[in-house]
Amino acid sequence: MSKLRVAVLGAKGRIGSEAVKAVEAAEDMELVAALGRGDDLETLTEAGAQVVVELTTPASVMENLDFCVRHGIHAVVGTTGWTEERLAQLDGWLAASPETGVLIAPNFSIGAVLTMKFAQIAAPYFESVEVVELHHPHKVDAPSGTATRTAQLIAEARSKAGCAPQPDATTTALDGARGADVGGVRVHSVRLAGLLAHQEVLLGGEGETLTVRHDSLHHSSFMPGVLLGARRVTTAPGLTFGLEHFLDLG
Ligand SMILES: NC(=O)C1=CN([C@@H]2O[C@H](COP(=O)(O)OP(=O)(O)OC[C@H]3O[C@@H](n4cnc5c(N)ncnc54)[C@H](O)[C@@H]3O)[C@@H](O)[C@H]2O)C=CC1
Ligand SMILES: O=C(O)C1=N[C@H](C(=O)O)C[C@H](O)C1
Repeated sequence: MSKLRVAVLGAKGRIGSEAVKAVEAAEDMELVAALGRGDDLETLTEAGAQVVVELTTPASVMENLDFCVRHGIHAVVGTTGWTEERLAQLDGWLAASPETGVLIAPNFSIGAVLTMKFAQIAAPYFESVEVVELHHPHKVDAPSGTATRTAQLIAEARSKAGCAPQPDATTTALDGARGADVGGVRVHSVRLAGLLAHQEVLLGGEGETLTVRHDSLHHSSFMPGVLLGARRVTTAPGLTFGLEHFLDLG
């Protein structure tokens, strides 16, 4: 059987360099291009890439995806910075290239995907839910894509269940003291040397708390998800948001 022809964008970055190694080591894949900032995207078509793994920056991702979708190259995207406007723009590009698939995965690690699922299940059963994400200090965005998605899923689950707004008597606070508000869910971002990527979802109710915590201790934690995404995206036309859809978690 022929190997899947995969290219990595952001190949010299923290996660991109790990993805290059993972694709090279995968028996069913061939790494056909490894591009960094300033490299010519035409290399992707010249190399016959079938799937691009996009691990660059929020400032670069849209231009790269525009190119990929226009050329019918499937994409697996880990880069953050997704807004409703960006998703709508991408949907428009995909409508014009209906056979192309794009997976956007706020987090490729299986544990993080499960954390989001567990939080979504637990959220309606507690009065209070807050998210704390903790990352290395080189990260350019806050809150993390994972925390934003987690908070959105929590907010959706609580709204669907008809939950009351969370109790919070704060009337005076320093700017930022209560974190960011994502759909009514507070999200706190810690940046600390020595960390990689971590998240806690804190849930509180009458006389009890539940904490759901996940720790990525090495960039290798993201690689099974990257490879799974590359294998599945070729048969999933259109936009898939979240690796859970390829894990049959719903
Ligand atoms: N979804 C997930 O599981 C994960 C997502 N990420 C996300 O991936 C992104 C990258 O993270 P890091 O590797 O930590 O950042 P990084 O800064 O180490 O790497 C980004 C790389 O992309 C390169 N780059 C920038 N523009 C480019 C372009 N137009 N074409 C090709 N390369 C370009 C940069 O020169 C740099 O080498 C961030 O948005 C981060 O949040 C990171 C880890 C896991
Ligand atoms: O920048 C990172 O490192 C990470 N980014 C992603 C995010 O913003 O959620 C995924 C993971 O947390 C690592």
